[in-house]
Amino acid sequence: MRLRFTKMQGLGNDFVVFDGVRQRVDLDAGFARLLADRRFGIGCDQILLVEPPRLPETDFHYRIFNADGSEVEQCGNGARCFARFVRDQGLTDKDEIPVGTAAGAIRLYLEPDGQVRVDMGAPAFTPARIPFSVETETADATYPLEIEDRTLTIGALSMGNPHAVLIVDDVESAPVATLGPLIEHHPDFPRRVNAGFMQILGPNAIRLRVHERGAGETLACGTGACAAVVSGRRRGRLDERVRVALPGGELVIEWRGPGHPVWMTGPAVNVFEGEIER
Ligand SMILES: N[C@@H](CCC[C@H](N)C(=O)O)C(=O)O
Repeated sequence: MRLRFTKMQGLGNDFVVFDGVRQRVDLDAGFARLLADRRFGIGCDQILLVEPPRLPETDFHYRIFNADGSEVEQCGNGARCFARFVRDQGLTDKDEIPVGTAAGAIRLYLEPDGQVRVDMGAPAFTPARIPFSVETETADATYPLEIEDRTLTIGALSMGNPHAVLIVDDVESAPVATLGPLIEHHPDFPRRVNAGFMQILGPNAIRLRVHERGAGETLACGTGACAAVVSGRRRGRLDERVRVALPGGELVIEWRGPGHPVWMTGPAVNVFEGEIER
């Protein structure tokens, strides 16, 4: 069977997107790994699947698979591409699109300037919800994490998916390639974790690199950007509106504080369309 797909990217975090409303797409871990393979497949960090709605008052259901085949709860750059995809494919004519995910409902807004703004929902800090194996939540949501012979200080939270955020002096020289996988697989994170390395430039600007669970370091991570700003605010270091410079470009993240949703604004780009044999 031939499946139609669209290759998309948000700040260089790249996706293979399928319309699972008008065609049947049987996506399992093995097929996801093949699609993501940059030599034997199409190549991408994540595969996104648009499906009919499952939650009340949503128009679509959004499924996400990492390059390693694992199905996950949330993807921020993917959410912006999802909005562009359903509009460009004629699946909706709305500018405000309510979408269900495994982590709950989010709302996507197509802006007149071509950017996409997303209400990512409120972050969660309860360790069991991240999930993170510590007994009690701390006041600023930071925790010591033992890695080999070092004790790191991480901010831990969920943006629907799990994140650990470290503050570094210089993001360029941060040991993302070596420390990222060790944090991802740390036994205190039973479902693994995305690891963000944040350099704070001032109260309204950060630089960020993210080692993503199931994908390695990507050029940008939308939920990672949200998590970094939330963690920076919980530590008293950032204001409400922050520009996040990632290797692939810039996002604007806004968060008023606990109980409020995180807003993410950035681009979503079509790269090409094609067909692949399943
Ligand atoms: N690239 C994404 C996050 C994708 C999922 C993540 N790797 C996970 O396993 O939770 C983003 O833009 O948020």
